[in-house]
Amino acid sequence: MVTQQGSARPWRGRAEQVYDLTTRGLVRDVLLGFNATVFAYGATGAGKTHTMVGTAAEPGIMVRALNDLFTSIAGNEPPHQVKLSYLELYNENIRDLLNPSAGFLELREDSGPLRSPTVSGLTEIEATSISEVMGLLLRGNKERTVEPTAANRTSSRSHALLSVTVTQSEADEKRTGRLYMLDLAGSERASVTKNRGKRLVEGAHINRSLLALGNVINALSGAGSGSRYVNYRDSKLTRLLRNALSGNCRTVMIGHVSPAAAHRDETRNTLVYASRASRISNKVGFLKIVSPNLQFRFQACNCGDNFGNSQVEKNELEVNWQVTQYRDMISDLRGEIGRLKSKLDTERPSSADVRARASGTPVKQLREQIIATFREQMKLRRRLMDIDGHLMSLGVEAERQHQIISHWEARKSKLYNRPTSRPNTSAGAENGTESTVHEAWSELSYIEREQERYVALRSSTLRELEECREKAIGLENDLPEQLDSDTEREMLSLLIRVHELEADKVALHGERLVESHELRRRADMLQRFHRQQRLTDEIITRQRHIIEEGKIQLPMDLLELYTLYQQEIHATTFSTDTAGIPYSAYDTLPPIKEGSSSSNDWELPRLQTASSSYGQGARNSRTPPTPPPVLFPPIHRT
Ligand SMILES: Nc1ncnc2c1ncn2[C@@H]1O[C@H](COP(=O)(O)OP(=O)(O)OP(=O)(O)O)[C@@H](O)[C@H]1O
Repeated sequence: MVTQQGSARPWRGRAEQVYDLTTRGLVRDVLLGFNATVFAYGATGAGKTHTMVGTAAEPGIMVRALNDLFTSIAGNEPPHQVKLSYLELYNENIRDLLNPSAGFLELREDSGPLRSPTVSGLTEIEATSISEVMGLLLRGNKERTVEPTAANRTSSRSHALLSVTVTQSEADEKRTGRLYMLDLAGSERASVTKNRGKRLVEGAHINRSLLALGNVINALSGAGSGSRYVNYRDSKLTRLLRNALSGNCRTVMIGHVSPAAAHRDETRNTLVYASRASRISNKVGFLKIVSPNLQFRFQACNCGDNFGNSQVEKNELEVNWQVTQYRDMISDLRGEIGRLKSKLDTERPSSADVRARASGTPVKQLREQIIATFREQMKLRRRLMDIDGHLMSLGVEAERQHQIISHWEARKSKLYNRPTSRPNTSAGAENGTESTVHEAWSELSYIEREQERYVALRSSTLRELEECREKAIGLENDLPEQLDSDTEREMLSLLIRVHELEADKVALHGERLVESHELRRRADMLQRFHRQQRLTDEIITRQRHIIEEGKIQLPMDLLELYTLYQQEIHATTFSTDTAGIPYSAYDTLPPIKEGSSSSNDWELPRLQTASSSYGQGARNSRTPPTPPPVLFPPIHRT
């Protein structure tokens, strides 16, 4: 949403309205285990700090969100754990606002697939009450770097990030949600701020990091015709916001604009970025409980996944799901085996006694009945597994449709203020987006109907399975009256064996599934490495081209690295990867010539061009007589 400073309408109640429209929903989501971010964006003096922090009379989003959070969790059992950290990014340095004496802190990325940013040494304080948390917030705000400029008497010279982590642990489930609230420093023009010296340097840092943020927003939103490569590394701000912008997070950007004519350019910029940001679609994780004994966390990937990982995550999810199902089935079978074994161990009447009571049911028939019941149980278990799998896919698909709908709502500035009714289908779709949303709604109703049908099918299958189990137990209980103890023992042993074989079969299925998934994963990974390798080659080749053109002298260690790289390339040129895929990325590389060391060590080996060929000798007097090793693919000059 975009807020406007200087409107003629009264301010009273506006802060609450802004909070309701942007952040109240996020707090609810965080309690459900989502991650969420709200950040204020806009030119200096446009009112970002006012929105995020506010005043005592009119508290901002940070205060309201914390208040809301504590009100929601009050008296909950088991109690939630709330932790708070607060940092500022000043001149590309991170300072702990809750422990400023700690000096500048380092920003790292964890090794997980999301490469989540972590600030080492950042204080995280556990707060148990709203007053405690407000005390911390106040303490942090006092530490923020604020200076007067010509544009704003209380201009924030840093970006401030408040992070609240809420964890609720139940018996076998831990649910953690994180809310990031960010007050960005404002973009500024020196002519407006009239900044000099230190202020000017601050302004340059602020602008540079906001520019990096703008570039990331552009890349993520798909604006422009360039590649969709997203460069987070240009500033610490974008590295910090990496997950908020592209990961598993619900994110709200509040654009701030001023109606003054002097701010026309900034206003336009803010609106452009806000509009682009609204096109970014994140992947949102959610917790879903499918059956009381089976809980799993998975990622619902929406239509706008930025990194093409949605299929990988979906596969991961499906495999995990099936493996869990197999494990459940094996543990059921093992339970049965245990029960049958204990029955086998209990004392039985002697053969003579039993023979006297023996009824007319032939042993063969009894055995067949027991085995048939067992087979029926296995069939029902498998059916149950299929139903659960289908329900899971329906859940994922429903989430995808929900994403399409909320994306549409967000674009209509209705984020978290969901309409009470679905779009009017009779009015017809006005444009492509609306027709997509109508489709999403109708898809969703179909999914809901399917879910209902499958839930009913699941209950009836469960009932059948229970009846079948009771029948099997009844047959087993009848055994002593029907058979002599030796025959009964033999029968029980047979049943145990059948159960064991079935458990082994299920375990084998599970192993095969995991193995084939692992092979697929490795093949995907190799393909990704190849893509990365091609990019790296391209980058190095272009850089070498610049170095060569500028006759830049290279340090020895870099030359050594080039040689190492060459050897690596040479080794891989003649091999295939473990999945049997040839390293086609290197097919274009020429073979390495013997005796390639150059007397002019400072100079780079010449790059191959379309007009020259490998091994053709010197191009100028400084080039060694034997051609140096060519490390990289030839440059195709345009
Ligand atoms: N909605 C509002 N109601 C009343 N005063 C406001 C409002 N918005 C902004 N102001 C006032 O305008 C001035 C500038 O606002 P603020 O400091 O929040 O801007 P900013 O965007 O954070 O600027 P900077 O990027 O320089 O930190 C402050 O004195 C603030 O109190």
